[in-house]
Amino acid sequence: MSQPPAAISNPALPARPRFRFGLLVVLVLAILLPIVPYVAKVDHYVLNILMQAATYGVAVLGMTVVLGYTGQINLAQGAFFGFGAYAVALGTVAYGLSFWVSLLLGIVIAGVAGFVLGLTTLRLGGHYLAMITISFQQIFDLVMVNWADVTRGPDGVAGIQRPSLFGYELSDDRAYLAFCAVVLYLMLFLVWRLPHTRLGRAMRAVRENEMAAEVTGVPTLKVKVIAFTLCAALGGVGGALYAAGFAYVSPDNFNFRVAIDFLTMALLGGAQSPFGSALGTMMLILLPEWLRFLKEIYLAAYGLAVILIMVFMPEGIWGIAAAAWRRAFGRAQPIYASVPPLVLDVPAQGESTMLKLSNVSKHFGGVKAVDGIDIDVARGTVHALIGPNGSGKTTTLNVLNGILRPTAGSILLDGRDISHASPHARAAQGLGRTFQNIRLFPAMSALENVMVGAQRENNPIPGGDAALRERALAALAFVGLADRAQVVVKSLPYGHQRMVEIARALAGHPKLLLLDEPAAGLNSTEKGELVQLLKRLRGHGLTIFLIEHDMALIEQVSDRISVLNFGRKIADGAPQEVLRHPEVVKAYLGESAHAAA
Ligand SMILES: Nc1ncnc2c1ncn2[C@@H]1O[C@H](COP(=O)(O)OP(=O)(O)OP(=O)(O)O)[C@@H](O)[C@H]1O
Repeated sequence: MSQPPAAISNPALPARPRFRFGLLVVLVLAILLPIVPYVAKVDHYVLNILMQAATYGVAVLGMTVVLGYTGQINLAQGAFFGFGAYAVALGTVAYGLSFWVSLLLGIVIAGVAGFVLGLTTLRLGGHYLAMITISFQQIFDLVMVNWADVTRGPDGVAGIQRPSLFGYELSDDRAYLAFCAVVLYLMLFLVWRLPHTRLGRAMRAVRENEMAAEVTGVPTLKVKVIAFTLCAALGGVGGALYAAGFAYVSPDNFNFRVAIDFLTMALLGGAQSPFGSALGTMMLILLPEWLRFLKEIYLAAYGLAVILIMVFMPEGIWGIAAAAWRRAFGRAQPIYASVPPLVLDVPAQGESTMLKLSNVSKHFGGVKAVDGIDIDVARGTVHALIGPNGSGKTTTLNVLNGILRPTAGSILLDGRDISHASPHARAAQGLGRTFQNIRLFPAMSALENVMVGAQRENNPIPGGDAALRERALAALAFVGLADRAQVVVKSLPYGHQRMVEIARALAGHPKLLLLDEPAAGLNSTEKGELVQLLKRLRGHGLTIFLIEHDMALIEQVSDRISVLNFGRKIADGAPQEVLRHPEVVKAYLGESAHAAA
């Protein structure tokens, strides 16, 4: 395949200077934290609090990955923290291993526990996932308390030694705090960069709309399991540092209350940013100290402060602050002066039938939504599927791309049987789709939305981010939206959102594009633009299978029409012939109108 030249030549002409002051402040504070204890007199108690904040901070970064980026709840982070802590505690004290070996073991054990828990439970979502992670946390607690032969039970493990690093003993509190801070910053940097990688974009797509992500080619279960594993491993790192920091651990340090603390810290600061998580951790550790002067009512005041912040700042403190900062000092949108043309790379050879549905049925109990239909979609044509409301069109599309399993029948795409493949595997075979009710990733930019489409498995473009970005821009330019690339998609007008959804599908080089009522909600100008777009796509040789109620549009763009009524195919053929077919007229206008005609 010939790749378009790299021609994005003018990535940014900011109208206002890029304001880097915020980053500078964060960096200065970060550097000061471990240095201050060396230059100012800081007592042991304060050092302990800072050490707790730094080690907890690493574990809370895990919550950013799983909750903030991927949108999955985890109420077992206390247990993963505990795995890391006990690995170091028992590894060094009971088994004589070095700190570094124990740390590695802790990360691996926590990561494997997270992987197994994730793999077995992440098919479930919402309340179920919350309940299972709570149960896991409780089981961990019970095991730590009762399996005393190994864990030393409620008495805990004492005498944990701090490590040395390149021959330098970290036994001094200030040195160990500096070490923890460096680890925290390193993890923070990695978590901060994650959203701009393939994996990070896939995670955010899962958070924004899991079904759309799967259909766009994101292996959603795999992405969620990876997120859970990373979260658990970060918990393990935090716990390992904590154990050596405080020289003593007991089950109380890793119980359900701690898991709730981690969750609250992430939510309070702003789970979608690692800086938010770090801020939330700091605040929740310091808040009780600051409120201690309130004596008896301090717990109530503390709870009230947390509730108020969470109710009135659902994006967390960092989320609010970052939004205000962007309004004041935000960067200008890049202007893309020259965007490469979209290469659709439609294979000219192959089966003459791009899509073959044979005897496909989908029954919901007694409702035969689709009942034994046969449809052949010829390569390079626009094939419309029409029918009255409730006739089974959307169900057919959902069966086609794997959202629903067929009750019977087979589906061949370009000669390959995809009847039992998952939606993301079908996307990887070249099945692109848009939805009747637009399903974008609302909090991501138009460009990022389309990049998720471009990064589907088997997409014949180079794997790097630059190529994905170029492909996405080309797809946006094809639908006339290159200048809106950086706009967060939820703030685009409805018509533009429809176009972004089509661009997202096009970026994945579809062999077959499924469009579910693409004209729904569009005004007449936008419908005209859609007709032109569909004609251009057909001109490129793309095969399109389309559901639509707008007959004028259907007549203008379709090469062939199949008609459904009550789940059965009642007509199939050229538009003029099918639209005058007596059965079709009867289905749309009713028996009496048909008789009158
Ligand atoms: N998940 C479901 N469970 C039970 N019945 C369903 C389900 N999904 C669809 N149906 C039924 O299947 C039939 C076909 O629905 P479908 O949405 O496929 O029709 P449609 O032709 O796309 O309609 P419209 O043009 O209004 O979108 C309807 O009777 C609908 O109520």
